Amino acid sequence: MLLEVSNLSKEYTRTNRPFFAVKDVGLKMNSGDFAIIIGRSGSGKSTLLNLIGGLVSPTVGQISIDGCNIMSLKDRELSAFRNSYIGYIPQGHSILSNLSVLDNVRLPHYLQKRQGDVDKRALSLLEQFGIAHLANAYPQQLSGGELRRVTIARALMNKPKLLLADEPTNDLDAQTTYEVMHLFSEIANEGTAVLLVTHDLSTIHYGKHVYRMDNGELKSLNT
Ligand SMILES: Nc1ncnc2c1ncn2[C@@H]1O[C@H](COP(=O)(O)OP(=O)(O)OP(=O)(O)O)[C@@H](O)[C@H]1O
Repeated sequence: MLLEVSNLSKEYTRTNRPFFAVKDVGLKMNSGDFAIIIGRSGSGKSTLLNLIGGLVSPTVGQISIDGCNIMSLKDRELSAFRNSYIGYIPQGHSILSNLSVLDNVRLPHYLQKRQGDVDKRALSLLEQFGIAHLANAYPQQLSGGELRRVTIARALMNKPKLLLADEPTNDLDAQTTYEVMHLFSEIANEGTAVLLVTHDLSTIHYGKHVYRMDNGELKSLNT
């Protein structure tokens, strides 16, 4: 099992009232799985993704990735673990505007001080995603769909075992959504587990496993 989440809850307090943004969630994924979580705005999708990505710590519960209990890691170990095991595609635009496309994609490699041919890896991802001709362009010269591909390429730079994507088709038209969802299917077919959260119902047929998040609770929609 690549990802095992059990009894996971996150309690927040707002205007003096505590509430569970994520409530007693269980989730399992194997390598190569493609899971999609749908849910309305505010249902707790981003919070769940941030918990699994080690960006937020849970109130209670366990998260194990490739056999490692991520809550047992110290800050520095968690950062290193995250950078090599997890690819994260945040909501909105997260591309650095003063770096070229190629430098944006290479960035995770340098953060991890990895061995290996960084240029070959970055260029082959850009090629796979049909944007190699934009390697030396700057983000402001790209369309929304092209930028989204750069974000996905960057998240895959360190060959993560788990790819987390938060509303990756939010601002894309139907054709670009189709192309980006195909990329995620390909990535899963190559062995990376892909976990995507969205409120875009048009994307759910791409998921091998589909869940609904409602008031912090997760339910499988697979029959
Ligand atoms: N740091 C925080 N402190 C208090 N409440 C929070 C915090 N972060 C999120 N929340 C609340 O937790 C709930 C779940 O938020 P979350 O961002 O996970 O929802 P979401 O399903 O991803 O929504 P969206 O699709 O709009 O991004 C919301 O009610 C939100 O206001």
